[in-house]
Amino acid sequence: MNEPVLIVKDLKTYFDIAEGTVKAVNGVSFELNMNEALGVVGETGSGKSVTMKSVMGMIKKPGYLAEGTQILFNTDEFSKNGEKEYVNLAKLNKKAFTRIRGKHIGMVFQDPMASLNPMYTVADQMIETIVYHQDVTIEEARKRAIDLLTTVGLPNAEERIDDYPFQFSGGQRQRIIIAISLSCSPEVLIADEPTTALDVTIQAQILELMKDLQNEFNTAMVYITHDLSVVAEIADKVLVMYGGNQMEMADVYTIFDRPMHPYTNALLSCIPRHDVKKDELNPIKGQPPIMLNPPALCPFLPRCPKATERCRKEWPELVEVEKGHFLRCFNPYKTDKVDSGDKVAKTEDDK
Ligand SMILES: Nc1ncnc2c1ncn2[C@@H]1O[C@H](COP(=O)(O)OP(=O)(O)OP(=O)(O)O)[C@@H](O)[C@H]1O
Repeated sequence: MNEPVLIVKDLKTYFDIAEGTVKAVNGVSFELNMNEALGVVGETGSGKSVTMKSVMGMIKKPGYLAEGTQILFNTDEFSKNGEKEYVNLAKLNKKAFTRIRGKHIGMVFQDPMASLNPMYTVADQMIETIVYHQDVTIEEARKRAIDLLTTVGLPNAEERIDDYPFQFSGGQRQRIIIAISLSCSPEVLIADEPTTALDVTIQAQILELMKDLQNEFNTAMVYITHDLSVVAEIADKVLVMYGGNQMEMADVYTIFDRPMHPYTNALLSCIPRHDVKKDELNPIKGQPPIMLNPPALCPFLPRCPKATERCRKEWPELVEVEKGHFLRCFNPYKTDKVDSGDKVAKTEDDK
């Protein structure tokens, strides 16, 4: 049976600071199957990175996961009988997390230099990771490292593995990070804007590489980006975030062809699309929300063209409006395929 490898339920990540509580992530839920790619999109500050750092157990004080958060990861790492079981990563201690991070959940971040130690050769860093997590000799680890570097398209890997990070270009360094992140064959790969620091041609190559490797290694992937065209390339399903909240989630075709949330619509109208004729692009009017002590109302309310009286009074829950299509909105755009009337809470206009 194809059980989801990762189930995130009502993730809430808060930071208590002197001025109050920053609700950086305030209710995100999703499931991820093997070989599935989830794209997470939203403007800057919408909580994309904090969501994924939460999954990776990387939230430091004054940050914390609020009560009720569940991050269920399907793994045999801690089981006594070798069977897979769901472990709630939200409750895992730091030491136990080191058996998950890097081994079962790999990461690729925006700046490859920040993830590599400039003092050590690539061989040192790759071999260390492989030997730490796997029962192999140094010779076997070195061979595996060379194979992986070749797989990610690093020419002359056998010689170059003994070079230091500064001896590589930005694109090559990102390939090395991808090789390291795949070195333990993780079930889940989390990529946070991995191509942003690279120039456009290299961006396209790295994106292509990640797509190929995901298929080859049968990895589930979470790909964070503010770029919807990247999402269209890589994602099977899309989670749209705004102000720390999950606004909408659906398969990639639904999000692009018949988005229901006013924010998703606004995001889409900001990008040029060859399949939609438009004279000009519409930037989203207004300012992004402040997440310090936010009111219990939809964060998009001040910028929303479809806001009603009800939006000014009540918190919209996340509702599954059709199979696999989740929405947090009282007054969405309706599409002919979804009879949202029953499932989306009725608006003032409807009543
Ligand atoms: N250590 C912290 N203390 C207080 N607030 C924090 C902390 N870390 C993150 N935040 C807040 O959490 C919110 C979400 O940040 P996050 O980095 O997840 O956004 P993002 O969507 O990934 O943005 P970007 O695309 O710019 O990376 C922001 O308002 C940020 O200020």
